[in-house]
Amino acid sequence: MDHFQLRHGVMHAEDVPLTRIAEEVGTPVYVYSRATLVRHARVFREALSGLKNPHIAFAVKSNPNLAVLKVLSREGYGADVVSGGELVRALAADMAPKDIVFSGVGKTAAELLQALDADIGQFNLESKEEGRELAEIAVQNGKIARCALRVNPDVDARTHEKISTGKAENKFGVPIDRAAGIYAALAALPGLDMRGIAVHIGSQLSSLEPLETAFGKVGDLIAELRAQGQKVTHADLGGGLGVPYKSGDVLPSPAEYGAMVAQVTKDWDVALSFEPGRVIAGNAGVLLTRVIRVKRSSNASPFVVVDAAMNDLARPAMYGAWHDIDAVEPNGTRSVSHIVGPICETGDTFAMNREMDTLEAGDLAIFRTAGAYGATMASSYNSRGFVAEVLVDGDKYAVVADRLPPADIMGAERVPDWL
Ligand SMILES: Cc1ncc(COP(=O)(O)O)c(C=O)c1O
Ligand SMILES: N[C@@H](CCCC[NH3+])C(=O)O
Repeated sequence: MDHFQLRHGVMHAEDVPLTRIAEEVGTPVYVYSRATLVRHARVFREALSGLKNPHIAFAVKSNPNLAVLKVLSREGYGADVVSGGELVRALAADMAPKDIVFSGVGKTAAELLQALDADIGQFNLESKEEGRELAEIAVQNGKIARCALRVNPDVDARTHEKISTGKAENKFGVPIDRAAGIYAALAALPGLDMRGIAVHIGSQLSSLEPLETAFGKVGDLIAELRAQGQKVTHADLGGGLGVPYKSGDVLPSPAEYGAMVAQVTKDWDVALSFEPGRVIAGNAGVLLTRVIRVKRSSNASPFVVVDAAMNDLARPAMYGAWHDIDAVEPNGTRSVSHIVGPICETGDTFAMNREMDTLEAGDLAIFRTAGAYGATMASSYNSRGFVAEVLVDGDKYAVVADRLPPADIMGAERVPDWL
């Protein structure tokens, strides 16, 4: 069920009209639905019910808002973090340290120590160099780091090239054909408890096949490691499940994903964990924007200039991504327009020649499927402020991230006294 729907001609988030949020909080603003987050969290968990005690770590990078994390921690979710900053957020949202896994190719020594001190559940090591460094830090501090080795299975995830992570030329993980040797070398180090394998081949996957291929390779590796006498008790299968961005898109369902995983892993005899991001948060949020003006300077489609820009929602500019755009109070007509932001870059374009609800100056509109990789990728480019975020729960809402005005951002800058 979609919690962003028209009621009496006005788009609502759950029971709250978006016109009210626009008036009271201003635009642009991200609006999240608690009910959708909870539903997605439960659907994903249910999809894995064929597995024994699966561990689910929400990919914090997809939506690190504290209130969003709190909703998920109350659903029993842990966190997949990729920086010290995300670790602090996961802990602040009451995610248990044992339920936190730390991924990423560039964890610094300070971050490794921070995570050791927090006693997190697992480090997903991305190289032998990182493993050696973590071992040293652990020994110096009298700790043992629970670790998985992230492998790069050289599988084409068939997604956008910038969010593919499992091809040999991508920077992530260690080549799977060298993994057994690296695993054995790291397992011999004091300070590390090598206990498993991690894999994540990319994001917004629209087919299960590449995942199945990658997981099959991980299964072979686990068997090989065990045959060599290594202990393998855990496997982290990452995230990556895609979501529909365009109405009518058909993607594999969490249930189909769960069934595939259950089938591929049935003989593994390991504790499985997962790192979903987009599939939980993507369709739980919209970006609410207001039309500044409509430029009709030629016979071509008009430019509808909205107050949201590529600094607020970077996906269309970065990946050419499509987001459905709907009027908040549709007037019943449709037309073809270009939807653009105010930033001085041609790339600040959300849609070209899009047939959609007709929008006029002052109208409100939403960019759908903006709950993941939306606010978190915002910047202050063109000295625009940071966008606000709101969480709706039934007929109430709360501002869960204040708008950060340009003056506050400038306030963090200093002109040296020698200038
Ligand atoms: C290591 C890791 N885990 C999980 C995720 C979450 O991916 P998604 O949002 O596609 O589920 C990502 C991002 O692609 C990632 O890099
Ligand atoms: N930022 C990307 C997803 C990156 C996933 C990172 N592991 C997007 O908006 O689609």
